[in-house]
Amino acid sequence: MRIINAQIKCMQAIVVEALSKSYANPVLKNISFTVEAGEIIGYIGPNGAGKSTTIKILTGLINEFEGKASVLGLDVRTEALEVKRRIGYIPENAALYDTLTPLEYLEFVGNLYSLDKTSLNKKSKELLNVFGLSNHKEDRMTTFSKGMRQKVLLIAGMLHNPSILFLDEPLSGLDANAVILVKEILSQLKQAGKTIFYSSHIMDVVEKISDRIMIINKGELIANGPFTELNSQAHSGSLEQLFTELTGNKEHESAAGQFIDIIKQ
Ligand SMILES: Nc1ncnc2c1ncn2[C@@H]1O[C@H](COP(=O)(O)OP(=O)(O)OP(=O)(O)O)[C@@H](O)[C@H]1O
Repeated sequence: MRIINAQIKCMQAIVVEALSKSYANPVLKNISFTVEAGEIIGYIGPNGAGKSTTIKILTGLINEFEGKASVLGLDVRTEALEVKRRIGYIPENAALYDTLTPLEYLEFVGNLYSLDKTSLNKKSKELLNVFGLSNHKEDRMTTFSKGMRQKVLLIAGMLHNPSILFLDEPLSGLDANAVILVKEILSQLKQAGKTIFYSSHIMDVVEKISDRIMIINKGELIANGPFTELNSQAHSGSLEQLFTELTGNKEHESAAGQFIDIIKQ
């Protein structure tokens, strides 16, 4: 019985039960879902829907909330440090220590994960090379473009080869080649059995890489299923159309017209 329970625990990489979070107003309203080990989840929703808040709770960065959440069988409220050790988190536009060089920053991050110093330096150089940053590995990051910083964040989040990855708009500022590279990395990580929880507004990428889509709107989970399943229920065509249909913003043309009329005043 114990073994069976342990196996069930291992199969479920993320378990969220009746999760609620409020600031001045409710942000997450009684959300429940599970993610199996090895799944890629596309977590999408309008601006302000509660995506980053969910990810911050699951990565142990926010510990005041109602309900329960566990990652890799660890309670994110009481075992946050262990959660942080086991996961990879790639935030959008995080504050990098940009007076450091990428090599120094990756050394700092690698040390937090207690990676071996000699292999860490080699690994960092090789990873920077894959992202085309070899010539900048010893430049101060104060001079870096948005995309260059995002590449360093991507490397830092995966440096310790975590079994589960949380990505919050990871393609922010990346050029088309880097986007294709990241998509390919995510597909190959999935083949290697990693679990990926991916939040983005770039619908075609979410549609292509996700095993399952979860849509959050005004703090509520309003859809949860494989894209083909959700799509056949809604008869929408693309994920972008499905998203628009379910999140209720159908009047883009008149809103654009209204915007232009106002700026003309
Ligand atoms: N620290 C905070 N204090 C007060 N309100 C907050 C805080 N963090 C988030 N919120 C509010 O919670 C709501 C959800 O924010 P969140 O960042 O989770 O949205 P999101 O879905 O990630 O949006 P986006 O797509 O714009 O990144 C927003 O109304 C936001 O203003």
